[in-house]
Amino acid sequence: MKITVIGAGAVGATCADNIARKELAEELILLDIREGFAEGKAIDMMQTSALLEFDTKIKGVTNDYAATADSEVVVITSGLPRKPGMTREELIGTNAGIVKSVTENVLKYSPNTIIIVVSNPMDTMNYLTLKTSGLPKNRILGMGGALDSARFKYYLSQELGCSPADLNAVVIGGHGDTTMIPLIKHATWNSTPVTQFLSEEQQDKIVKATMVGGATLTGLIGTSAWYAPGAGTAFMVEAIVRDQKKLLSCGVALEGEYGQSDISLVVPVVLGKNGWEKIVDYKISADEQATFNKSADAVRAMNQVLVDSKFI
Ligand SMILES: NC(=O)C1=CN([C@@H]2O[C@H](COP(=O)(O)OP(=O)(O)OC[C@H]3O[C@@H](n4cnc5c(N)ncnc54)[C@H](O)[C@@H]3O)[C@@H](O)[C@H]2O)C=CC1
Ligand SMILES: O=C([O-])CC(=O)C(=O)O
Repeated sequence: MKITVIGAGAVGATCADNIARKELAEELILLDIREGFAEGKAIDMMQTSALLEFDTKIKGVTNDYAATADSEVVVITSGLPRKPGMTREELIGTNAGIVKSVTENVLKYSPNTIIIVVSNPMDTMNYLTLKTSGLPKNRILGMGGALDSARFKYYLSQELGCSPADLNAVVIGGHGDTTMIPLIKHATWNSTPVTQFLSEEQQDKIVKATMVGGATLTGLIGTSAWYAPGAGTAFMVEAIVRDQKKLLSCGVALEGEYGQSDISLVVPVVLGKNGWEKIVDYKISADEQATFNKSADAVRAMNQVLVDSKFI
């Protein structure tokens, strides 16, 4: 198994670190445009292998796509992160060019790979990859729901005083401060609806905190988060390479599912060796569907920027 992570920055390196610790691949390529940067991070990580006891061989390269040849999964994290006060959407101008050229280079050497897009604004970057790569739709996934659902579980666990591992809670919609939809009415604490234990006020607080989870961390840290994003991405990689058939929300192409078409949005999917294998219909309520449609409108407006700027 060979996996490539593009972008050796905060998220890419953390994702690579998680992949190595879990030994998800024999060979892991870390690629960055910055001279020597990925090489350095790869050597640093390899020097943990004697301590952490993993056998994955990590190799860092500077823009050498030949080294990524025949990767089964490629994670794209290259691009600018936001600064405090910015939205993810403000990154579109710079990151669209980066994601498009990276995807073209990746496909020259791994034409049948599975791509996981992390770069922001994720929903639109994933749509760009869908429109330009020519890969089957099941082989293109956006990372957002894995992270946002983990954050949702964190905030729920804080309020409930419980283990996040005992929670089932899912975020769908877009991966944006206003487009995320934490499905609190569907969330359970070991099969019992969390709404039985939380006031309306508490529920509202948890939903709002989840939606701005990334912005809150960006304000605290000065750049966006990486531990949970890196772990969330590696979680998706694991489900794919181990063919786990895990049900988790990911950014995928919708063709009528959840009432939307010609768009990438975050919905529950089954993940396995073929990428996303099935979209699961959660039978959301009319109110939830109306919110989902609003998120779709906002994401579609961003996707239009790709058309107007001739990226697609
Ligand atoms: N989807 C999600 O849930 C999340 C998305 N993100 C996004 O992931 C991206 C990366 O974030 P960080 O790792 O924190 O940023 P970072 O600045 O630490 O790392 C980005 C790396 O990309 C590299 N890069 C830039 N252009 C490149 C190119 N053409 N080819 C190869 N490498 C290139 C840079 O040299 C840098 O090392 C950002 O767009 C951020 O907004 C971050 C967290 C969560
Ligand atoms: O907040 C950001 O810009 C990075 C990101 O997508 C997240 O951490 O959710």
